[in-house]
Amino acid sequence: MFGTLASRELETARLSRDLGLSCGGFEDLGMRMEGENMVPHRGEGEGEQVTETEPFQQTQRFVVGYALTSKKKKSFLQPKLETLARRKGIYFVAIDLNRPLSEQGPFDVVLHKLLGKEWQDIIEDYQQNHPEVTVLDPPGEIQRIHNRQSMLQGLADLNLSDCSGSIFVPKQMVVLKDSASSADKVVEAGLKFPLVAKPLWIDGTAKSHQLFLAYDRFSLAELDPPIVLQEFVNHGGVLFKVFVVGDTIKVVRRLSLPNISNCEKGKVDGVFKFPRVSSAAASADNAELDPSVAELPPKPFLEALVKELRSLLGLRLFNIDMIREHGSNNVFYVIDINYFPGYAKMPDYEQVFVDFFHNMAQDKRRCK
Ligand SMILES: O=P(O)(O)O[C@@H]1[C@@H](OP(=O)(O)O)[C@H](OP(=O)(O)O)[C@H](O)[C@H](OP(=O)(O)O)[C@H]1OP(=O)(O)O
Ligand SMILES: Nc1ncnc2c1ncn2[C@@H]1O[C@H](COP(=O)(O)OP(=O)(O)O)[C@@H](O)[C@H]1O
Ligand SMILES: [Mg+2]
Ligand SMILES: [Mg+2]
Repeated sequence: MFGTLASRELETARLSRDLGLSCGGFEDLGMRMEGENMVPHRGEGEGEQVTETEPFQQTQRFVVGYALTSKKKKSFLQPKLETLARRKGIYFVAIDLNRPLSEQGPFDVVLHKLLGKEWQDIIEDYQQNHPEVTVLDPPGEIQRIHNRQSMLQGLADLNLSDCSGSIFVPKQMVVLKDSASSADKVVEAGLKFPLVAKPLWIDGTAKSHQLFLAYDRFSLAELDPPIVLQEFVNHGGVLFKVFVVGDTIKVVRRLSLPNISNCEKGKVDGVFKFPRVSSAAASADNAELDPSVAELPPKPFLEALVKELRSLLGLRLFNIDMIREHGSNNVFYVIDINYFPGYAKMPDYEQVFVDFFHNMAQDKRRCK
């Protein structure tokens, strides 16, 4: 038993190196919608350079008020983003949380990721009084994905316009209290061990990302509800993080947990803590991967999925964690959705966001 745990910890420590995607195929996924057409997002020097005659540049500022944690501000609001944005007349202005929001601005956009009911009330009230301001994103919709049960609701029923892949969510159930007595319910619900135990609520703390693997029904008593118990899906140790910024989609590969063999399922019992594999730092070491595991999800499939998700979730800034069932022909499972995730880890995120706000500014001017 101890031998298994030690080797598993070693293995996961090795695996928690991230798998960056500097390989060519990934760049191909930088894209956005123009009308019905998918077009590459435009970068500086690709026909969208700012000229002296651009009217928006000369006469109008587009102001993005932001309310972010200091950690998020540091990772997201980097000098390169601010510089590129300024060239397009886009300015980021900090919202002062000690002053009424309605006395600040004027803002064209409010960009926010803060927790708590008080902030939710402030931003909802502000949106009601300032319908002309785009709030990214509506707090009610964000709240829905802070609960790991409601987060995945509706996903398995999506009607996708592309059939090059299919989408599922792992079988799961919620345990609100007394995890010891949940064992019978787990069996009744037909859930198969091992199960991933995830804190039900995502509240920005490290604890809400502390996950466990439970190999047998007796080990469930060791878990601390409220939790979600989710079937572990073998996926070859590779996870796809699909970043969404409005109409733009970018996907990166990360190392994840290795497959669990039937032999291991039979021999191992107990509960194991596992490291936060999905948010590890980038590394480009993908040489040893089996191509059938590492191959990115088909582009048309991702486009169709994200289109549906944007409308189901009512969000514009999010990412999804997706895994491909091992040995399957593009059978994917969505296991996690994150609001305003670590975009700094998305290649070229600065240009993607500048384009996103620039398009918004142009749409706003057109509507005037
Ligand atoms: O801190 P980062 O940059 O790793 O970003 C976290 C995300 O990592 P990712 O970008 O998906 O690799 C992270 O994604 P995962 O849950 O690790 O898949 C969350 O979005 C996290 O926010 P929260 O704690 O759920 O509110 C994100 O944390 P915040 O930056 O929002 O605090
Ligand atoms: N059902 C599952 N099957 C296999 N691996 C999983 C499953 N759920 C989570 N994982 C692994 O655990 C990691 C963290 O789980 P996730 O649901 O993304 O939580 P978090 O919000 O903390 O990132 C995933 O990135 C993946 O590596
Ligand atoms: Mg995750
Ligand atoms: Mg998450």
